[in-house]
Amino acid sequence: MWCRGTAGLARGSPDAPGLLAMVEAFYGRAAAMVEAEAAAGVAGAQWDRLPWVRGLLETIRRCSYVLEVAFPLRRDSGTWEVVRGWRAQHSQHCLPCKGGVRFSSSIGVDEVKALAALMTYKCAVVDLPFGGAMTGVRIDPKKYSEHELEKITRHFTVEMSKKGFIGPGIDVLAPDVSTGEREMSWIADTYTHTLGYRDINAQACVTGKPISQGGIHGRHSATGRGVLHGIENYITNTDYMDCIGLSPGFPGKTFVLQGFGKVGRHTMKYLHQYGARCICVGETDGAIYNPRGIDPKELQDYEQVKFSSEGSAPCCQAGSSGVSCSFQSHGTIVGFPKAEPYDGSILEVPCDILIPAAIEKQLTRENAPRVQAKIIAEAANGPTTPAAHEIFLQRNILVIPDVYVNAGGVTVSFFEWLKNLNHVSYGRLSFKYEWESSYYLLQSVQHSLEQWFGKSRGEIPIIPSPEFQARVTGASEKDIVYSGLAYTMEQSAKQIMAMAARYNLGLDQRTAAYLCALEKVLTVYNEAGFTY
Ligand SMILES: NC(=O)C1=CN([C@@H]2O[C@H](COP(=O)(O)OP(=O)(O)OC[C@H]3O[C@@H](n4cnc5c(N)ncnc54)[C@H](O)[C@@H]3O)[C@@H](O)[C@H]2O)C=CC1
Ligand SMILES: O=C(O)CCC(=O)C(=O)O
Repeated sequence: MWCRGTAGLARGSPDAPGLLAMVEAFYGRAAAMVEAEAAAGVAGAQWDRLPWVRGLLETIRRCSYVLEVAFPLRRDSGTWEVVRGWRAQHSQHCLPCKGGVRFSSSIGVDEVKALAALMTYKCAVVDLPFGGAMTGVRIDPKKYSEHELEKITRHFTVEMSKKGFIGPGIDVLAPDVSTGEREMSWIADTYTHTLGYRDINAQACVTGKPISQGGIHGRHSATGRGVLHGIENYITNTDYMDCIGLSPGFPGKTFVLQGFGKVGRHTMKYLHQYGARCICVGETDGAIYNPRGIDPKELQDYEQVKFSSEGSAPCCQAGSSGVSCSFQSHGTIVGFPKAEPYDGSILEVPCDILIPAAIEKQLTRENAPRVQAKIIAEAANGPTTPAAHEIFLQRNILVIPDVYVNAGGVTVSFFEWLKNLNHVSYGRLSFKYEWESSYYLLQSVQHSLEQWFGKSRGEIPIIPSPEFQARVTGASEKDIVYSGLAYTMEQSAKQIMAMAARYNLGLDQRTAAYLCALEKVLTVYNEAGFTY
């Protein structure tokens, strides 16, 4: 296997691109390769396919629709302000569109468009029948009470409904930074009681809901679990590990985590369970370090205890809605007694695996030369700039790209959406039947053996192994979800690796993943047609 990736993605460009420019640069590289292949393929063709392919590639690159919303909010204090937000539907090659809802004071229309484009490519990478979308509401959620956040969320939902930017067959929302089950519950409730009132599938307008609102077991932890499988598919691959000089497998590997939010904490939990050791965690208000390892459960307990003993987190108290908040960004990891405070840049701490799980543009031209990890797993969306991407390729660092490794969240969102459309939870119709079938199978094996060998020494016992016993008697919706997720991540890893081999891309898994996405979206347009 050829190890080093090809360079040239961001040569000469300053490394302060916006997120949109970043995503377009990554897309542009893959598109140029597809174009070259298409051009090569036209020799002898009856008509020139190159303009057609170029037209398609440009269509795919651009964001199809953006809704900008501005509405007034009466604060608890009696003052008024205007809240702004956007919903972008990047691609409608498949419907519905799918993507998260982010509350952030630094979000703007271009970030929303970029995140929506990433969703298109991500859904294609993991074979989900969705176009990409994203919502950004420009607020700092820490500065609003729960009541104010509820008003903002419900008002925004109504605005999106009026304009066709939410609905089970049009556009399906989900949690992202600073939103969780609570907000998804408000969205579902608002939609089902307004525009979706006559639609039996209305609940499917949003995923990441609490179970009582049609949510699915395992969505909470899905992105983190997907990150685990994403890394697992590479770290157990001896070719890739030989390339970067790392022994295969998780046990004994060290990792550093940036962002202890919904994605980060579950990623930490699973990597720890699989034998890796977290030595450093960084948050907005500080970082902690312990070379012997930080226990994820102890850290979470500490953060929550500290959080509730301070008791000053208005937007995170279980409030009037009765729904507990799923993001605890008002807690802190700082002061965790089983680790030291860490003052340096956590992204530069020596480790085997670095996991940015916070926000975009954390790994840049400036710090990439000092990163000391062998693997970077992009749990966050867009954490690596094009210049940093290139530096990592040159330094033989394996980057497992966002459009693949953090796709566990949207994959389980897909399962939730299907559950809502089916109006029945996974396994409800089949668990008992399967359990009984397994029981009869064991019984018939026993009878056959007894008939063949006779019963002179008594009945031949058939003893189910503990794993078999657990599987047939203890199966749950979560088991089905987890197995579907693991399968999805495995299949997509194989596709990306095969694409990397086909284009001789070495460690450049991002370009390989974009190529996978592009090929699939192109096929949809090729077969459906793309213009009138
Ligand atoms: N929630 C989901 O299902 C998915 C989320 N993602 C991406 O994962 C990332 C994290 O999302 P969530 O965990 O959902 O958000 P979250 O809001 O639950 O957690 C983000 C955490 O990162 C911390 N943070 C922010 N800036 C930081 C910085 N500069 N340094 C250290 N920590 C920082 C925040 O304090 C917060 O604790 C985002 O990029 C998001 O787009 C990707 C796929 C799915
Ligand atoms: O579950 C979803 O639809 C979106 C999850 C998400 O925010 C993402 O994949 O970036």
